Amino acid sequence: MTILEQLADHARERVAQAKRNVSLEAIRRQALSLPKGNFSFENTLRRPGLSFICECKKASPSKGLIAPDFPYLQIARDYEEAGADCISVLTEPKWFLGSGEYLREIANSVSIPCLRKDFTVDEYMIYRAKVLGASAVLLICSILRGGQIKEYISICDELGLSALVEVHSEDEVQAALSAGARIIGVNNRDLKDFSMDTDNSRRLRKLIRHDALFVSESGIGSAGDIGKLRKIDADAVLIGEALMRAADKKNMLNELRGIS
Ligand SMILES: O=P(O)(O)OC[C@@H](O)[C@@H](O)c1c[nH]c2ccccc12
Repeated sequence: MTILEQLADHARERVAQAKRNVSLEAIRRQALSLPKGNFSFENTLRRPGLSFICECKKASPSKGLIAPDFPYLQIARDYEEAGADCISVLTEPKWFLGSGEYLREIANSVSIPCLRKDFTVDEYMIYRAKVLGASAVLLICSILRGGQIKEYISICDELGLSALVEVHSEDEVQAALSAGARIIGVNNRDLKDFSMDTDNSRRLRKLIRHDALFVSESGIGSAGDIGKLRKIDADAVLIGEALMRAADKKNMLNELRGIS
């Protein structure tokens, strides 16, 4: 089994467990009773220029423990102060040491949109993201069928959440576009074997129509990387590890944004 399959299987177990405490009907009702979101994540990315989505990530299956000391609220506030456009919060507990509570607290303490970064395998996780205060959820194409991507995007639309649809190959770009994705994230890391190929963004960029937003994800850590992505007209970048390892996150983000 690839790590991606294990992550997806474990996400299904987590959902089954969560449903024993709060049923799908109850979480759906809770989510729908909240004020509808205003697609703030998507609207932010639509502004001219390159947007920066900065990630709060304590650990990952490819790198192990990245940040033994993980003052997530401070990190999120630093990102916001340094001009991040959005924040991505890992909520996967087993391999990424994330938590829904981190997302809830961060979303409550910053005014920029927050993305729930998890392995969405059930509509339950989308309603839960809304209840936790997220403005967006991640939908990873390789663990979903075409029909599911479409269905989950329409649940997001109903809640006013944005869907960041993640792809890694040509076929997945087609699947995302035919499901009606408005934000497509090209992951430079292959979640099946962790191999990195920053050229993936450049290759797949050509297939993504200009009415869909294009986000480049993973392995981005230098001004040179950012320069290349500006050249291919990326709408946003998603940066995790490089920022998590930086002692001075504000300074690093300023450098990457070209402000010093
Ligand atoms: O830490 P990096 O290499 O900057 O990558 C961030 C982000 O792209 C990565 O965490 C990620 C991209 N897609 C995912 C899907 C699930 C979990 C994590 C991810």
